Amino acid sequence: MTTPERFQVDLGGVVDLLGRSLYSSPRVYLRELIQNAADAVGARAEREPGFSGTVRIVPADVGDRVLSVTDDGIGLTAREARELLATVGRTSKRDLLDLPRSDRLGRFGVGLLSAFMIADEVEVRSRSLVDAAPCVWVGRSDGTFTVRELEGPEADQVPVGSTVLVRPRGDDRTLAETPVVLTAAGRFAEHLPVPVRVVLSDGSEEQVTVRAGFLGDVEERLAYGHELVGQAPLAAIPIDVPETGTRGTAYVLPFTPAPGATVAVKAHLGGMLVGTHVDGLLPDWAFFTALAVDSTGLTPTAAREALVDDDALVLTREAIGHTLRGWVEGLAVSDPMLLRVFAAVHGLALRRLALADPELAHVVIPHLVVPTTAGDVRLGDLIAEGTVRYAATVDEFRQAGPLARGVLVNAGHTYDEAMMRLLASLGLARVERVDVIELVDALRPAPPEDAEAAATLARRATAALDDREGVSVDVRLVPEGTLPAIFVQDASMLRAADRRRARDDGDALWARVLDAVEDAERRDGAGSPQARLVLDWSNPTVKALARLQDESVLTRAVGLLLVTALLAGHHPVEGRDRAQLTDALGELVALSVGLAGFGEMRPEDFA
Ligand SMILES: Nc1ncnc2c1ncn2[C@@H]1O[C@H](COP(=O)(O)OP(=O)(O)OP(=O)(O)O)[C@@H](O)[C@H]1O
Repeated sequence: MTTPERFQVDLGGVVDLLGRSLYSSPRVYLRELIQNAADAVGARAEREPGFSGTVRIVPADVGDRVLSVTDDGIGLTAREARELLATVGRTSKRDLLDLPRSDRLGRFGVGLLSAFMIADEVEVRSRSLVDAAPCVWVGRSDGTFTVRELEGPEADQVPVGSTVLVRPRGDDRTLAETPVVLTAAGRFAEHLPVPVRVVLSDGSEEQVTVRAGFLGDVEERLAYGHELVGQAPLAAIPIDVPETGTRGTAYVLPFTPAPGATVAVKAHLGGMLVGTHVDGLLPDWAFFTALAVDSTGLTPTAAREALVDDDALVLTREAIGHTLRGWVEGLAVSDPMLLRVFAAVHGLALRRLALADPELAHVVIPHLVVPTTAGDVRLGDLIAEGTVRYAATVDEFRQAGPLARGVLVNAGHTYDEAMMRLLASLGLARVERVDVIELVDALRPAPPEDAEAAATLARRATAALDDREGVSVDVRLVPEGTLPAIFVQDASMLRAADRRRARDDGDALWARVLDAVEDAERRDGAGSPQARLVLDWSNPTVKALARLQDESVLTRAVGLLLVTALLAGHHPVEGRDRAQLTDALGELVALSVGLAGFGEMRPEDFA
C-alpha cells in the first residue's frame, strides 16, 4: 500500500503570493495585526462582561526599529500559540482545540502571515487570560518557529494580552513608521469599537478610532455624509438590516453623478474598513446614493477588501433597495418639495427605478420633469390633461414642435420614450407619439378662394424638387408661422439621413453595416420615407411665388426656400444645397446692383 504524503508548503512562496495577489498593498499587514488584537479584546469581553480593552501601536521609528501592536485581550498559552499562530488555511481552529469560541477569532489563518510581507521575523509575546505561563513565539519567513514559556521575573513583566513585534526589512522600514502607521491605522481602524492608539515620538498617544457618525444621531449622520459626499447630502436615510447585522446610512447625493463615476460605498465589518467602494451592497438603480454601513453578518473575502457575494449580501442589497424605495415613496407625502428637488437632480435614476418597479412608478412618475415645447413640465401636470403627446427623438421634436398644437414632449432623451410607454401601459394617460407628416396633414389648408392657386403652387413646386427623392411640397397655413417654408422628414427619412452622414464619416466596414440596416428597414416595410416642404400660405413671399410664371425662376426660388428651411430647421445641408444657396445669393446680389440675374427676372414674369 502506498503511504499518503504531505504537501510541501513554502512559507516564503505563500507570503509572496499574499503580497502579489491577495492584498492590494503591503500596508494591510497593519490591518491584520489590529484585527487580531481587536478580536482578542472582543473575545476577552465575551468572557468578562464589561471589559473594555485597548490596542496600542508603537511605530518602528518610535520603538527602536521595531513596530509593536499590543492588546490586553484574551491572550495565548504556549500551546495555543504553537497550534494557532503557525497554522495556515484552517478555519475554526479554536473549535478544534476546544478553546473559548468566538466568532471574532480567525477564519483562514493568513492574517498574521501578512507581517512577513515586511519582515523576516515576527515575535508574539503573550499571556493567556486562563491561568498559564506567558510565552514567546517567534516565527521566521523560512517557515520555522519557536515557542518558549517564560518564567521568573521575565514572566512577571508580561500582562494578560499579546504584543506582536515586527522588525521591518530595510526596504520596508517606512511601512512601519509613524506617518504610514497613522494613516493606515486611521483608515482601516477608524470605527473599530476597541480604541486604537498610536504612540508618538514624544511619548504621547494619538487615538485613531472615532465614533462611526453614520451610526449616530441625525446630526452625526448628516455631518458624516457631508464628509463622505463632499457636500451636504439631500437626505440621510437610516439603513437597518437585522438579518445580517448591517446598519448605517444611505446618503442621497445633492448632484447628478457623472456617468460611470464611482460613488462612495463604505463598508465595515465589526468596525474594520472593508473598502470605500465596495461592490454588491447597493442595487444598480440606486446610483443616486452613497452608503456607509457596518455589518456583523456579511462575509469578507480572504483579502478582507471586498464582500463575498453570498445569500447574505443579496438579502442585504435587497433590503437596502427596499428602504430606498420606501423613502422615495414616503417623500411624496412627507416632503413633496424635496421629492421635486430629488426628481430634478436624479431624474435618470428615478426613471430607471420607475421602469424596474411598476408600483413605485405610480408614485414617481408624476414628479418627473420632461422637456416640452412649453419648457420643462412635470409629468403630473401633463397627465392631468388626459393626453400626453410626444416626439420620439430629438430631431422629430425639433421638427414637430413648431407644428404641434398644445404641449409636445421631447422624449428623445434617455428612458423618456420608455417612460411614455410606461404611462400608457399603467393607464395613467392617453399617450400619442406624434408623426410629423401627420401634423403637416392636419394643418389648415389655404382658404377656399385661394385653394386652386395653392394647389397649383404645390404641384409646380413638387415638380421643381423632383430630383429630391421622397420630398413633396404642401401649401398650408402654419399657425404663428414666421418662415415662408418649413422642412420636415418622417422618422425613417431622419434615420436614413443619419446613416448617410455616418457613412460619409465612417469606414468601409461601417458603411456595410449601415447598408444592412437600411436593407432590413426596407424589408420590414417601414413605408417609403417621406419629407415635406411646407409653404406657409399666410406668408407674402409664398403668395408671390404662386404668381410667378417662369418655371426656371420658380425652380430656383423653391430650391432656395428648401435650403433656408433646412438651415432654419437645423437639418444637415448637403453640398448641392450649399451650391444652390451660393448661386442664388450671387444672383440676388447681381440683381440688386442692376446686373441681369435670377433667370433674367422681369416684371412680366409675375402675373
Ligand atoms: N493578538 C492575538 N491575541 C490572541 N490570539 C491571537 C492574536 N493574534 C492571533 N491570534 C490567534 O491566532 C490565530 C491565527 O491568526 P491569524 O491572523 O494567522 O489568522 P486568523 O485571524 O485566524 O484568520 P484570518 O486573519 O485569515 O481571518 C487567530 O485565529 C487567533 O486565534
